[in-house]
Amino acid sequence: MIASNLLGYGCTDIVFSNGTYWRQLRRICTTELFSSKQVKSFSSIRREEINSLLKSFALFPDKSPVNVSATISELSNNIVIRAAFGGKFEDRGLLLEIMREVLECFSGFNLFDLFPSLSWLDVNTRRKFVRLHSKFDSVLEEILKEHLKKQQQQQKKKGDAVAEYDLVDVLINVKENGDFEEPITMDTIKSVILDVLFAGTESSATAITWAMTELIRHPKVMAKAQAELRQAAIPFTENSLDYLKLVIKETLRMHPPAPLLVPRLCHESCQILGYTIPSGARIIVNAWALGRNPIYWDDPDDFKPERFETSAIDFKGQNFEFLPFGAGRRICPGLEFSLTLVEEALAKMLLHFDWELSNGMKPNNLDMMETFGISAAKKEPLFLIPILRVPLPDC
Ligand code: HEM
Repeated sequence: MIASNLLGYGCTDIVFSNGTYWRQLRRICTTELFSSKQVKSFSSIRREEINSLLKSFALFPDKSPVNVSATISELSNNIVIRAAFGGKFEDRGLLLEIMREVLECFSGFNLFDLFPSLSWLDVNTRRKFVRLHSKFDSVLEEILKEHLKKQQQQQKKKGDAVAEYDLVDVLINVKENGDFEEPITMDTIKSVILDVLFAGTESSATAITWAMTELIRHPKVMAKAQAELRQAAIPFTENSLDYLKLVIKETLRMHPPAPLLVPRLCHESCQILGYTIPSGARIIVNAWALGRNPIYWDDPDDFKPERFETSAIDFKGQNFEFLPFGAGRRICPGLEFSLTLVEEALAKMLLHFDWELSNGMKPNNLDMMETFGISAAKKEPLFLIPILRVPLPDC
């Protein structure tokens, strides 16, 4: 795609690369960036950010509606940006603005992606992409320089490596010390960080917002989830989230944040439902449609978390009717990172607060439209009134 070529350092990121180079990046993802150990190391960032969000809800003037979509999006941005770049990041506002522009470029339909030989005709789009690329490249360049400086200073001071690693530190370390068939460059680090920012921020926020939307439309489900959490001992254990986990599964079935999987290439010509799919064709799997297909699901348009109570179907890529995180070698490497955030944020929002619609709005009148783009976020922002029920911990 033109956007991935011009904006994504010539497709050197994880999503758009392939072959040996992509395999190296995937290995780095599973063993370094999103390993269970690394995800655990971000737990204090997650806790701090979620607690400060809860505090802001509690301080909201009585009976005023909060823009849940916007605050959750900010929560997810803060966590991913802190995990990627460390605590202090002054250009956050500028980066978020550039990210919004880049996402728009990836979301639109570009005729020249279908007719690449004519792409030279599309001068305006190319000019816009090149300008945008140079804007975020200078932000990332600055971040890398600061990290390199910090690492050198720490090494001089302590004689060993940096104590607390953010994702940029991890990538610099891997680049310096790894043994690779294909070179990992500074541009690789920038493009991987772009993937983390784009794949990692909106997707988790979208899942949390859809879950809250479905819960407010289904008060009995909301009450059951809250009862489970309010009876549980704190800190939560695995069992205290049993019903919430079903709610999250059902949300991801009906509203997969990434409705279309990463494009695949057909290796061998084959027949599907009487159509010939030629070798070399680009295949796009529609995870949204699979999750709503009446062949696989009873009442597919109804929100019923209980359907998963007695079912072994899971989203780990083994059940092809339920692929919110994809499947196979391209399955989402951020699955554990995002699930821990989605579970913890929802659990605490439901434990501490009751939620009401504003202005006498009825649950059935909520707008359920999705945005048009690579992520299927809720189109209209969700406004809810938080009512504090269980006191917040001293954060
Ligand atoms: C609820 C949250 C998330 C959902 C629903 C989600 C979903 C997906 C899906 C469907 C894919 C394509 C998989 C395929 O084609 O088989 C994907 C790929 C990817 N995701 Fe996620 N994702 C989420 C969160 C994250 C997070 C938090 C990160 C990183 C911080 C992340 C990083 C990536 C990357 C790098 C890829 C590309 C993998 C590759 O091409 O090898 N995702 N994700």
